[in-house]
Parts: sequence; structure tokens; C-alpha cells
Amino acid sequence: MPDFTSRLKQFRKASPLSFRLLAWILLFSSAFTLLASGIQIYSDYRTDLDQIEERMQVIESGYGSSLTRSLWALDQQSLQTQMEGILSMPDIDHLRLKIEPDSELVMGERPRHSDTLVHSFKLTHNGDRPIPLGELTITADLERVYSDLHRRLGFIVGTQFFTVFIVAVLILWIFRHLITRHLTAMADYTRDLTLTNLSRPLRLDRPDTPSNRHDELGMVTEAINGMRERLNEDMERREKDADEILKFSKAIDQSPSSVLICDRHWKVEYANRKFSQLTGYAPKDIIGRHTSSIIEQGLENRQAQQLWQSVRLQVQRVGVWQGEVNNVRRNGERYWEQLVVTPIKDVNGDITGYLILGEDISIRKRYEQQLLRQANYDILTGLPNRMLAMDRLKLALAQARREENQVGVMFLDLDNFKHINDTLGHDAGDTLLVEAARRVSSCLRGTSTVARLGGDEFLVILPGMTGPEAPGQVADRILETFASPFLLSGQEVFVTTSIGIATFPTDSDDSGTLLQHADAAMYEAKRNGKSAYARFTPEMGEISHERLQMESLMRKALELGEFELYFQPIVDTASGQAVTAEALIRWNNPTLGLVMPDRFIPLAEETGMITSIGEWVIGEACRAASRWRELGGFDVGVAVNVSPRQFRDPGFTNTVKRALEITGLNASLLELEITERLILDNTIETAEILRQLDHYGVRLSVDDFGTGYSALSYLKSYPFDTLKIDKSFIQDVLTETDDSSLVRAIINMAHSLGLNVVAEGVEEEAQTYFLQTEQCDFSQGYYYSRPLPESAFMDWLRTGKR
Ligand SMILES: Nc1nc2c(ncn2[C@@H]2O[C@@H]3COP(=O)(O)O[C@H]4[C@@H](O)[C@H](n5cnc6c(=O)[nH]c(N)nc65)O[C@@H]4COP(=O)(O)O[C@H]3[C@H]2O)c(=O)[nH]1
Repeated sequence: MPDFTSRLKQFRKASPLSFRLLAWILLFSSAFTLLASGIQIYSDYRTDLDQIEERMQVIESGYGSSLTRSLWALDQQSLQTQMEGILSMPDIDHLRLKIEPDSELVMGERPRHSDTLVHSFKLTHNGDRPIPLGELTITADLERVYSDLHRRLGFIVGTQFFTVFIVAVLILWIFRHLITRHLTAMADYTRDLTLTNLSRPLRLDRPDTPSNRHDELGMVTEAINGMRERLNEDMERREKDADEILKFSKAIDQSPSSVLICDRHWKVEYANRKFSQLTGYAPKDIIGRHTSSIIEQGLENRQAQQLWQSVRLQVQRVGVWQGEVNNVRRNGERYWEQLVVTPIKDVNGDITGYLILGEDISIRKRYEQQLLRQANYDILTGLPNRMLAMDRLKLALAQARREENQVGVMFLDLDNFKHINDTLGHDAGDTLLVEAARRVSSCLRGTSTVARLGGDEFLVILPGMTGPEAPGQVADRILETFASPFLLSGQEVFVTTSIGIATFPTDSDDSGTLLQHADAAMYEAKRNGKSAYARFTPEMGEISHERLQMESLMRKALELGEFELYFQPIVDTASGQAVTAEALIRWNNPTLGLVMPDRFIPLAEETGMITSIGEWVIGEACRAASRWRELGGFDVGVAVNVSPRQFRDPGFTNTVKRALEITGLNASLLELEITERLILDNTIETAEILRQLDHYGVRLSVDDFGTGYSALSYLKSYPFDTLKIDKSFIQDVLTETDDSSLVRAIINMAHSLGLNVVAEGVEEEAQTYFLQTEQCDFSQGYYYSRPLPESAFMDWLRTGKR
């Protein structure tokens, strides 16, 4: 018994549903069985009672009349027999016949217990009148009925309970086999289900048939497996998401841009590594702080408020803010940062935070500022350049229009700059420009602008002038500051400047035209002898125009063969015999007519065209000298002018060499005339070029001697053969004693240095006597011949003398 109880407990624990089912089946089956059995037993009991009652009725109807007759006849024997017959009937245990008036006949044994059924009926003789004879009382014993009842009840209940129990166990087994064990398996499966074994599906221990698949267990299994697969997919997705998130978080952390992530209230939630590197703040220093306190550190309160306001408004309205902020690092160092601020939104589009990306643009900013400076300022002098100058001029004109006053525009050009640059080198030229810029600036007040337009050209803008005299006063001051020498490459050099002035609104109300007018006036100042200033007059406009026209015509002149060489003889002073001819260029232009070198050589030098023109001259001169020899047998050399720019050209010596080679002219018949100013440049290059030319056997002469600043002693350093005294000394040699003594001194010193002397500009016979007396070797001038076209020159040679 204890064994069964413990098993029952186990079963109850292991299979609560089955146990409960069993209990309910037993309860309901028992109740139902009891009810059915009760009804059945009661029905049997009623049938037994009805049979007994029926039997009593049968006795009354069957024995009533016979008993009455026996009683009437007082036939005791018959009475007894009849009563014994009745008593032998089943269940009838006791008969009592009450005989009138007062006797009775009793038969059988009266049952001692109370479970009896009593039936009485009167015995009456029916004659004329009914005579009551007695009454028979039949007592039936119900014990048999009850014992039958008990027996049947026990049997029915017993068999029913057994049946119910067997059926219940059967149902239970079926239920357990078909359902609960699977439910238990599902429970075990789901209990054991973890994220690590999601790949193992739930399989029930039953055949995988279509009907099984579609029953409730199949559906639950499918649902569980579906859930498992979804979980599995979710897990895989999550793992992937986690990988992605890790990747992104690493990317953000290692991003080359600084990254700040803030919450909805602009409180910092995250700062990446770059942010810390950029600002010097560790994440712990700034997490939880308001963003405004971080990105506005370099600003004043009001600026910071404005910036913050605009950031917030723009991010809300436009969805992005970007700008450049001059921020401060933790160590106080300033830096430029490019910021981009954008909102972070959730799936509903609600802002959950903000993303702030920053990039250190200090280098770019510096570069931009440098570019801006380069774009607007001249690097060498630090002065505004042409672009900025023109802007300032336009501004000054606009202001003058409003305030109805005047603007002075001054165009400055250093008179000797090209020469100094060519002779003393570019470093000296640069020093000169810087110093010139300083001197010009020192003559101006605050509102004025001095700018370098390029090369040696400067522009001065004098805004807000009330009268026309101011530019003249400023120009005088500038000319004065140029009076003292400049120290260039250790030498004191005098440099002058020419200034052209144009005034707004008198000369023009347009900035470009004003500049052109000032430029034209500057040329006029140069023409008037340099180191001077000139105000613009309408006639100057034409000159400036002519200069432009000449430049464009000259560019095509070589190609069109418009240049021509004239030749002027240089004669032996003593004999008057031509020894050399100076080649002098002329330009025959259909528009300009015959243009003399003084008009176009300076322009050719300025524009650089002198290099190609000079090359042509050397080639043509050598060809001509060869022709004279070949055609006329004249042993006459040719002298060619070489301008400083041409002389410095890297290909110059080659040009000379090539011309000699091509024409076959003896190098000693070619003389190169180099101006005295070029010798001022005692650089190694100049000496080297002269040495190389000397090496070729070319003769070298110093032209225009006396006009420069060189001392005769300088000439010793160079391989010169001839010295040409400038015509300005020869012209007055008979009238000016200074000039005659100077010419005499030059001739003597030149001879002492082993140099031949040529006197230029000899126009009168008397001059020839002076030069003969002073033993000047050679002479050149109109007295002998003007420069002549080649054919005329050859004629001159043929005829011998002037
Ligand atoms: N008043 C006066 N003048 C006289 C007399 N005799 C000669 N002349 C002029 O004096 C100039 C002499 O040449 P320069 O001093 O080298 O001066 C030359 C020279 O520096 C330059 N030049 C001429 N041709 C060339 C050339 O092919 N190349 C270069 N680079 N310069 C040249 O142009 C300058 C002027 O040349 P041109 O007009 O031909 O002027 C020539 C000539 O015509 C005279 O008795 N009285």
C-alpha cells in the first residue's frame, strides 16, 4: 500500500495533467455509475414490490370468494388448506384471519423486523344482505427483496467501478501516449532552449505523418520551431548588427574627424579619440557638459550667443549647420575648426540627439590666408598688388562721388630700375624695390594707398582730396626721398623716379582710364628728363596710345622685314679713312613711317623684344661687312650696339658665334658696343661674357662713355679695345673748357690703359682738329657721314671721303 501511494505521488508529480484527468474521469464516472446503478436498483426494487403487491391482489381476487364460502360454511379444513396454499406463495410469511365476531386464525410466522408489506381485505357473504364474515391480513416479508437489492447493488457498483477504472486507465494511457508525453517533451525542450542551442529543432517522438503535422501538437511544435527559427534569425541579425555597430563604433572612434554625440538637450554623451587629440579634453572632462561650452570657447560672450543661436535655429530649420570656428585648445592654443552639426533622428523622425563633426582646418586656413595675401599683396614689398589697388581705387572713387571730393592717382616708375636689375643683379633690384616702396610709403598719410603694380611700377591713391594741389605736394616729397642714394650690393646708387598724376573727376571718372592717364603722364615725366612728375593732359592720351600701337606693330616687324640697318662710318681721325661702320637700326613701318631707334629701342628692351631684334641686327651686320669685303674689297669692320638685356640673354654669346660662323666674317671685324652703365655690374657673369667674346676675337667697345657713373679704372678689369666718348662732350668741346679738358683726360687715360678712343658726334671740321691734336684715334659724326642705308654707305666707301 505505501508503495502504491508513493508511486501515485510520483505519477502526480511527473504527470499532473494526467493525474488530474484520471481523478476527474474517476470522479465523473463514479458519480455517473452510482446514479445509473441507483436508478437500476431502484427500478428492480420497485418491480419486486409491485410483484408482491400484485401477488396479494391475486390472493384477494383468487382466494377471497373461496375463503368467504369456507368461512360461511365454517369449513375449517378448507380454510386451513386455502390459507396454507396462500402461505406457500413466495414472500408470504404470515396470515391472520379475523373471524366474526371475535375469533381468529393465524398461520405462519410474523417477521420480526419491520420491512414488511401488509395487505388486508374483507370477507363478506353476499346474500340478501351483505354479512361481514371476517378479514384476512396478509403480511409479506421484504427481506428477500432487500437482500436481492443489496446483492445487486454490490455487483453493479463493483463491476461499474472496475469498468470505470479500466476505462480511465486506458484513456489515461492513450492521453499520455498521444498528448502529455509530448507536452512534457515540449516543456523539456523549451526549458532547455538557450541562445546557444537554437539550431536544434523540436521533434516529437511520433511518426511525421500529415495528420500528425496538422493536429494541435503538430501546430504547437511548428509554432515552437517557427519561434526558434525567428529567434535564430533574430540572433544572427543581432550578431550581425552587433558586428556592424562594433565596426561603426571603431570607425567613429578612430575617425580622422573629431566626433561629438549629444543628447536632445545638447549634453555631450560621447567624444571620440580625435576630439581629445584636437582639443586636449579627455572624454570624462566633457561628457555631460553642454555642447555650447565646448565649441564656443574662443569666442566672446555676445559672439558665442549669436553663434549658438544660429547653430540651433539652422539645425532645427534646415537640418544641418556648418561653419568655421576659431576655437581654443585646452592648452590655450587657438585653432580653426570646420564644424558640421546635424540632428540624429529616430524611426519616427523625432530628434534624439545631435552629431557634431569637427575637422582641424588650421593649416588650410593658414594656406588660404596666405593665398589671399598672395592674391592681394605683393610678396616682395608687402604692398597691395594691382588687384587690391584697383579695388581700393574703385572704393575711393565711390566714396569721392558720395562726398563730392577728389581722388589723386599717381603712377610711379623707377627710372633706372631695369638697368640696375640688369647690371647689379636681381637681388639688388629686389632690395631697390623694397627700399623704394618704403620711401614712397613714408611720404603718405594713413588713408592713402601705395601699391606695387608689377616690375618697378607703383601706384599711389590719394583719396578724399579737397584741392588739386595735394598730388603735386606728395610727388615732391617722394622725389625728395629719392634724392639720397640707395645702398645696393655694397654700392651707393642714385635712383630716381618719374611720377604721372591723374585726378578724379577732372581727368576721368573711371578707375581704368585714370590709371592709363597717370601712366601716360608718367611717360611724359620721363620724357621731360626723369626724376620729375607730370600731371595728365589730354594730349598725353595720344602718346600713350601711340606706345601701345607701336608695341603691337613691333611684334610683327621682324616677320614683315620692316627693320633695316643704316651704317655710319667711323674714321681714322688722322687720315679720315673709314675703319669701321656703326650699324644703326631703323624701322620702316607703313603706319608709323621711318621710326628712329631712340623711339622704339627702349620699348623693345622693356618688352624683351630686343633679344630677337638684336640677334637679327648682329646677323645682318656681319652679313653686310662680309658683303663689303666680297663686293667692294673694303676691309671695314662693323660695330653693333648691344643693349644690357640682350647682353644678359643666356644665348647671346652663341648668337655672336653663330653669326660669325654663318657669314664667315673675321671676328676682329666685329665690334660690340656695350654701354658704360653695363660695366657698373661687376658681376662674375658680365666678366665671363666679356671674356668669352674676347676669346672669340670679337672687339669690345664702351659706348656713351662719360654718361654713366663708372670710373676709368673699372675698365682695367675688362677686355675692352675701344672707348667711345659720348657725343654730348664732343659737341661742346670747342666751347666748354670743362668738356675739352675732360675729353683730353679721357683720351690720355684710355691710351694709358691701352684702349683706342672714338669720338662720337663730330659735326664740325674744327672738332676734328681738336681731336687730331689730342690724338683721338677714331671719329664718328655727321661731319663724316650721317648713318646711311647700306647701298649709300657702299657708295660712300667707294667715293672715299665725305
Ligand atoms: N646729333 C648727332 N648725332 C649723331 C652724330 N653722329 C651720329 N649720331 C647719332 O648718334 C647715335 C649713335 O649711336 P649710339 O650712341 O650708340 O646710340 C644709338 C644706340 O644706342 C641705339 N641703337 C641704334 N641702333 C641700335 C641697335 O641696332 N641695337 C641697339 N641695342 N641699340 C641701337 O639707338 C641710339 C640712337 O641711334 P641713332 O638714332 O641712329 O643715332 C646714332 C647716330 O645717328 C652727330 O654728329 N650728331
